[in-house]
Amino acid sequence: MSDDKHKRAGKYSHLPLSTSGPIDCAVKGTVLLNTPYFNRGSAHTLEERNEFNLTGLLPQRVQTLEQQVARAYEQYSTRPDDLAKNTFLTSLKEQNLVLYYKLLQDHLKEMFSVVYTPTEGEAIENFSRLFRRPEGCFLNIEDLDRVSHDLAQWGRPEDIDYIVVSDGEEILGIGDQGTGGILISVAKLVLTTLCAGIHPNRTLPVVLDCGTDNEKLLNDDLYLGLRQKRVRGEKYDKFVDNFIQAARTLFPKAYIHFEDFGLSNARRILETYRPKIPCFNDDVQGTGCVTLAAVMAALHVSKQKLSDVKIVIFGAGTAGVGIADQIRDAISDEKGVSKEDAAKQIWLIDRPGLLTTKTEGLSTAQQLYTKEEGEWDSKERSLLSVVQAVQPNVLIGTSTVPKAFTEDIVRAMAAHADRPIILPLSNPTRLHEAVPADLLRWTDGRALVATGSPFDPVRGPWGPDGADVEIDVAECNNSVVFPGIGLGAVLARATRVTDRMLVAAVRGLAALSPALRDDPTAPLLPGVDRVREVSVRVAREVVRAAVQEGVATEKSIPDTDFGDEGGDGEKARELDDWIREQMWDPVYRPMRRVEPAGASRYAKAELKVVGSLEKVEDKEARKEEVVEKEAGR
Ligand SMILES: NC(=O)C1=CN([C@@H]2O[C@H](COP(=O)(O)OP(=O)(O)OC[C@H]3O[C@@H](n4cnc5c(N)ncnc54)[C@H](O)[C@@H]3O)[C@@H](O)[C@H]2O)C=CC1
Ligand SMILES: CC(=O)C(=O)O
Ligand SMILES: [Mg+2]
Repeated sequence: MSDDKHKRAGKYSHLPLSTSGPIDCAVKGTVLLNTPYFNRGSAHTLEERNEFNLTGLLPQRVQTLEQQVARAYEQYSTRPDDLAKNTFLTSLKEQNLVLYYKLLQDHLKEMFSVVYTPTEGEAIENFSRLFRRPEGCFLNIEDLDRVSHDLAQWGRPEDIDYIVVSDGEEILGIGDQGTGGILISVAKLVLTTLCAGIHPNRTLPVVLDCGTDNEKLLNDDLYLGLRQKRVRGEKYDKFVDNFIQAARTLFPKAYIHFEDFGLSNARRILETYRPKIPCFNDDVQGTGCVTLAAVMAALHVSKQKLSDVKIVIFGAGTAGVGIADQIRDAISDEKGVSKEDAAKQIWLIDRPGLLTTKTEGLSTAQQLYTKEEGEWDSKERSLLSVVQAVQPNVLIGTSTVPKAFTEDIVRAMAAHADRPIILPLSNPTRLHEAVPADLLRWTDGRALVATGSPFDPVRGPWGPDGADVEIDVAECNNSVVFPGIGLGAVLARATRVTDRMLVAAVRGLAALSPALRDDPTAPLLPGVDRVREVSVRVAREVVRAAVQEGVATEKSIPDTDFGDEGGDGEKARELDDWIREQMWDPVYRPMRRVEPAGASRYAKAELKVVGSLEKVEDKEARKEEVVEKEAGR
């Protein structure tokens, strides 16, 4: 599809974010080669070498992108472990963006877990030891008045479509990582480009450095962030607000994605800003959407309805309550009952056990799910007791407690549920509440399983007449859905991300579940090999919902007034083409030389190459440093 897009004269190539056609470039020589967005290394054609002053800077042989990928893969393969592979990929990204994304795209299944969870978690833990070059914007809570200035280093008003921001407090299940949290913003943005074609030069990773409560980091001389306890309260809120206001002023079109904020802040911040700006919390909403889609696919297999099942969620934090809310809203829609009534089908368990009306210190969001204390007077509130008493059909883990779903618990659940739906979602892999092989073994292959990090398929004697079968286990991670939601919101230039847009995203994702094929070994969610297809479908639904909700401001959106025709209708195809045209692909497009003066209207992009600019001493060369951004041409 993407090759076709670049060959044909795109019907939509006039679009502001169109990604077909030539790329204008106002830099040359070593500056160009040091700019990952332009550098093609050995793949620069002879014409480009002449035109952009590259002769003498490259070996003579001109290679194809495919040859470069083969070489890079060979180098990657010699790295001794996943963390070293992750570091290798980071340096490749700093050299040649197209090659980096093409390598990832061609080896997606193998490399996904290296650039994302679990290996990215390791890279984040080792941030201060592995640090080579800054990859995003570092804001300092002790410098509240400089927030706008520091953010402005990263581009001009039209430049940024997508910001991921983290305060580093609750990273990927490994807790407080302070300023190392920049790398979760970076990694989530890599996925937006890889999975949804968000333009890599139009994104901005940000970390809000508020200090850290991680003693190991505080005692580490090499730690690169503020070496002080986390600042909380009014000053923290002011910092977040300064960031939001500055981002809105500097990049008024940008969609803001919150990632891995701590429990006490994640939802509060989301609720403060959601009614005002296009923002999204991945741990609350992304996790809620992907998990609901997995549950819906599993219910298709178990031939049940959402309104008939009972759900236990173990770990009632940011992700757990986000999931509960998404499922509750879907039940309320399906049954036509209030949210309070729908919440009766969901039981939340946290450190004190089952959350009841007497449990102290609960947030408003958790309180909606509390059960009457009286009903539980004489009962144990442990996970096992709750499972025995409630007899749930669905069990979800977002607790970071490894092996919490014990054999006793799983067998107790399977005693009542024909097809127990069990989703251990805690990351990284070592913190999963159970591993798929155990869940399937304890339930004689009846469990419908999806996990937060990737697992290999499980073999067992669960086919007809005890034949061995291999069951594919879906990765139920917000990464399946947040890129498509972001793509839809960015392309629609949505002014808000509404509940209806999220419901639409779930519908789009659920429609692509392999489990709908009625193959008993199929995973509940589409795998990474289909990420782009998933993102287009999710984005399609999000754009349509944004239009229906009246929050879409982009003028070029094609007609979205069509039924749920599964992608076959002409209007649906047209909308999909409009989306695809604006998705960035890792291909070498023709380069067009523009003079720096003529390119002045593209000057807004110059700061994107700040890393390479620093290397240029020569004043004359500095004049050449104006770099075009293809979007906004
Ligand atoms: N698969 C996915 O897409 C996602 C997975 N996650 C994972 O979910 C986990 C939780 O993440 P967040 O919700 O952001 O963290 P959080 O800190 O907000 O929530 C964790 C909750 O588990 C509770 N908990 C801890 N120990 C417990 C115990 N022994 N018994 C019962 N409850 C216990 C905590 O009190 C807290 O309420 C992490 O491992 C994270 O990586 C988070 C977001 C998305
Ligand atoms: C997947 C994700 O967002 C998390 O574990 O925090
Ligand atoms: Mg997260």
